[in-house]
Parts: sequence; structure tokens; C-alpha cells
Amino acid sequence: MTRCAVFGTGSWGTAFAMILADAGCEVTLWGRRQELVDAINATHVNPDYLPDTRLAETVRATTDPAEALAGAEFAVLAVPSQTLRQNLAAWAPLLGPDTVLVSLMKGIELGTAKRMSEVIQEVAKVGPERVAVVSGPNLALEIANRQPAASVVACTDELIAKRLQTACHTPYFRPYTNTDVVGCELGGAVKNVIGLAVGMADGMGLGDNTKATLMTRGLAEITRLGLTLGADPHTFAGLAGMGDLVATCSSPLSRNHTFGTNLGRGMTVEETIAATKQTAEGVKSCESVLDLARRHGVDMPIVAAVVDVVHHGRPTQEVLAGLMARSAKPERH
Ligand SMILES: NC(=O)c1ccc[n+]([C@@H]2O[C@H](COP(=O)([O-])OP(=O)(O)OC[C@H]3O[C@@H](n4cnc5c(N)ncnc54)[C@H](O)[C@@H]3O)[C@@H](O)[C@H]2O)c1
Ligand SMILES: O=P(O)(O)OC[C@H](O)CO
Repeated sequence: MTRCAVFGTGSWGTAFAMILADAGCEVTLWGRRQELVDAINATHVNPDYLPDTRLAETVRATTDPAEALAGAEFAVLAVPSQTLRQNLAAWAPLLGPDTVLVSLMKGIELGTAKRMSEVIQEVAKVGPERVAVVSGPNLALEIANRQPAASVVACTDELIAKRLQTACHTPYFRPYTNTDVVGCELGGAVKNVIGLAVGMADGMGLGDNTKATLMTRGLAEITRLGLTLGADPHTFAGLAGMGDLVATCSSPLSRNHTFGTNLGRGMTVEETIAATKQTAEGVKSCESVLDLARRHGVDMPIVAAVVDVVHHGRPTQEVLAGLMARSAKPERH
């Protein structure tokens, strides 16, 4: 039986633990809080994040990272992106020599502008072939209800990607392999920022033309950044690109979309943060994505507009008018 450790008892960590267990793996879920870990072990339910989802009995929870990692073939990381470096520094010495690290996270690190797989390689001192990424249109609540969805498991080592694919393939979760880690990670991180922009348009009462425009031009920004960083353009037409963008930008379940909607309705950033109980990665990552783009001379006007609203307090109306007033240019630019 494949043993997996999953770090993070939030919505996606718990739902992914469910997937792995349903696919036949033995899973240990690491969480920070003893009460939550005890509740999961006693009831096979995570009452704080997925109260309506029953987990297989092969999912056990612990607060001890060494216990979680004992014999683990895969160490799955599902904590907020900006906390990864500090958390992983404590877990890295406990990793087995062949444990593959799997990132579920969709963010870019503030300050360094690094992707999560880059942070993992640096902190755990492993090569790229020991790091995999799972990314796609995967709203945790839908998957927790075992509704059909597909995803991408990416690793530069295709054999590792195939092993992970087998480990998480269930009747309701269909993973495809890809070797383009850079493209999958950028698709996941930047769609959160575009999801904020589309949410703002929704909150402002704007219609489908505006939202389709933001999504399509958002995908153009993602692709432009990805191509500059060596990604495969096909990735952005796939599940980790357009697929995830569509899910996030259309769904009221998306925390990023909801955050943007609240801003578009006129709530302040502080009010919106106070009303947001779970991780909306785009709120912090919009700044690091823009930083990454600027380091590489890539123009990302929608991302810059989101940063203006979220971090510089500019009104959504004014920022949208600014986007529309940009100089005319060919579409493929
Ligand atoms: N929820 C989804 O639908 C979904 C889907 C795909 C990918 N993701 C990505 O997965 C990652 C995790 O998201 P989530 O939805 O599970 O978030 P969440 O907010 O539901 O849960 C985050 C978890 O991390 C824990 N946590 C918070 N701060 C921490 C810290 N400093 N150290 C250790 N643990 C900490 C929380 O207690 C919680 O258990 C994010 O990068 C997100 O973009 C989420
Ligand atoms: O709720 P969000 O906005 O973090 O989006 C969740 C997933 O990334 C969708 O694939």
C-alpha cells in the first residue's frame, strides 16, 4: 500500500487526503491543532473545513510530522504558500531519501518571487525530479462531494508523475501527467489573481462580456509570463491553464473570486480580509506575480490593476477605466 503524508488539514489538504485514500493509499494527515486531529481520528470527518465529508478509515491524523512522514512515498504540501518555507524547514530533516514532495499550493513567494517547487527544492535540498505539482480545476468542496473532476500531476521526471497519477486516480478524480512544472504552477498561481479581477467585475454588476474579456486577456498574461519562463504553451490551453481559470473565475466557491466580488461591491480590503476565513492566495500573490513579471520584463496589466486595488487602495471603477484606456494594439501581443 502506498503511504502518503499530507501536510495541512484545510479544505484542499483534507480533500486530497480523501482522494489518496479512496485511490487505495494509506494516508497520514498532519495538522497543527490537537483538537482537530483528535476530531478527525474519532469521527473520520474534518469538522472545521469539510463537515459533510466522510474520510476513509485509512486516513489518520497527527500533529507529529515525523509520524506523518514515517515510510511515506509522497509528502503532499497543502499549507498557505507564504508559510511553506518556514514550515518545510522543520519537516525537511524528517524526509526519507526517496520521498517525493508534492505541492498542492497555488502561490508565488513574496520577496523572492519563487514558485512553490523552487522553494521546496531550495529548503529540502532536493533536485527537480523529487518535486511534483498537482494543479487543475479542483474546487475542494466539489471534490469533497466526490463530483467528477480532472487535474494535472506535473513532474520533470515522467515516471514519478505516473506513480503519483496512479496514487491519486479515483472514479471521480482523473489526473493527467505533464512534465511542464513551470507552466502548471504559473497557471495555478496567476489564475487566482485573474479570479480576483473577475470577481471585482461581478461585484460591480458587470456582465459576461467584461468577465470573458478579463479571463481571455488574463490567459494572455499568464501565457506571456509562462513563455518567458520556459513553460510549454500547450499547458495554458489545458486543465492547469484555461481549465483552472474557468473554474475559479466562474464559481462562487472560489475564495479568490469571492474576495474580488466583495471588493467590487464596495467592501474595503480590511473588511474583506476579515470576512475571509480560508486562504485566498491571490491577495498576497498578486504582488509576487507582478514582481516576477517585472523581473523578467513581462507586461501584466490586469495583475497590476489587481495590485492597485488590493494593495494601493485604488477604486475598482478607476482601475477598470485605466485598463480600457490603454493604447490600442494587435491581439497577439
Ligand atoms: N481549497 C481549494 O479548493 C484548493 C484547490 C486547489 C488548490 N488549493 C491550494 O491549496 C493550498 C491550501 O489551500 P486550502 O484551500 O487547503 O487552504 P485553507 O485555508 O482551507 O487551509 C489552510 C490550512 O493551512 C493551515 N495553516 C494556516 N497557516 C499556517 C501556518 N502558518 N503553518 C501551518 N499551517 C498553517 C490552516 O490551519 C489550514 O489547515 C493553497 O495554496 C490553495 O491555493 C486550494
Ligand atoms: O478557492 P480558490 O479561489 O482558492 O480556488 C480553488 C482552486 O484553486 C480551484 O481550482
